[in-house]
Amino acid sequence: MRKLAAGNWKMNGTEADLAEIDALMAAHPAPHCEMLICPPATLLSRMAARATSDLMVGGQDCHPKVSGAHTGDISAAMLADAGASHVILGHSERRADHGESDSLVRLKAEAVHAAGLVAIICVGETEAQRDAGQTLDVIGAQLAGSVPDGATALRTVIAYEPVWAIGTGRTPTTAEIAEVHGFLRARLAERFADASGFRLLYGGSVKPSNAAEIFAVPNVDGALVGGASLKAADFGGIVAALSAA
Ligand SMILES: O=C(CO)COP(=O)(O)O
Repeated sequence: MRKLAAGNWKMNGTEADLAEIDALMAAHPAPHCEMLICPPATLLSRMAARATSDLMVGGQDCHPKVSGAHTGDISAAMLADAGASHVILGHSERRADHGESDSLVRLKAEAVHAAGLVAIICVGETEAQRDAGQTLDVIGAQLAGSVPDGATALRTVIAYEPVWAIGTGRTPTTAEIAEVHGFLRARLAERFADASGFRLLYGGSVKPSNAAEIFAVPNVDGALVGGASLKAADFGGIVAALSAA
């Protein structure tokens, strides 16, 4: 399985920031991993014009319906039309800011699959849940509720993003990441014959300085990177670590 370095630009980036993509591609013309950047929707088609077999472009969310009277929303079919191959779903910021439930995330994932795209479904516990010893229960419930029955390894990526590690500079220990990723693999195996082929990404304060250590953890097939995906030098360092893993 080729590993995946995915960047989530969140609500960051304008035309000028496309220079970072040009710098990234110049520095890493033939990486041994796949690269994906999920910019804000306003940059999607401009970034898709730079896509290659090594650099893919994705959306950060979509509406579960194909089209209709949903002001401000974007469908998976529209993201595909703009050049996206992937869509991030159920990010903890969407779950918190927009009250997204597991069942809504599941509907969105079905829409992404129907549009022929790959769904990157995010799960992760809060700090209070980890402190209460509920991490695996929370993640198991999110996985069961958010991943549709029709999911396949080709069309579905799972991202483990502990909420308390996002944008904080804090990360779980490698043993804690290994425990969750092993659990995710085992739970997927209970439902999907091709569970071993699902890519499992770790996300939350991944940087060039900690990437190699995280990528050495069993069942970590890449990263979902926020802040460090905005600068070519930082994301390039993570791509280099993943290429060497
Ligand atoms: O939320 C994330 C990616 O989706 C992680 O964000 P940071 O890499 O900035 O911690």
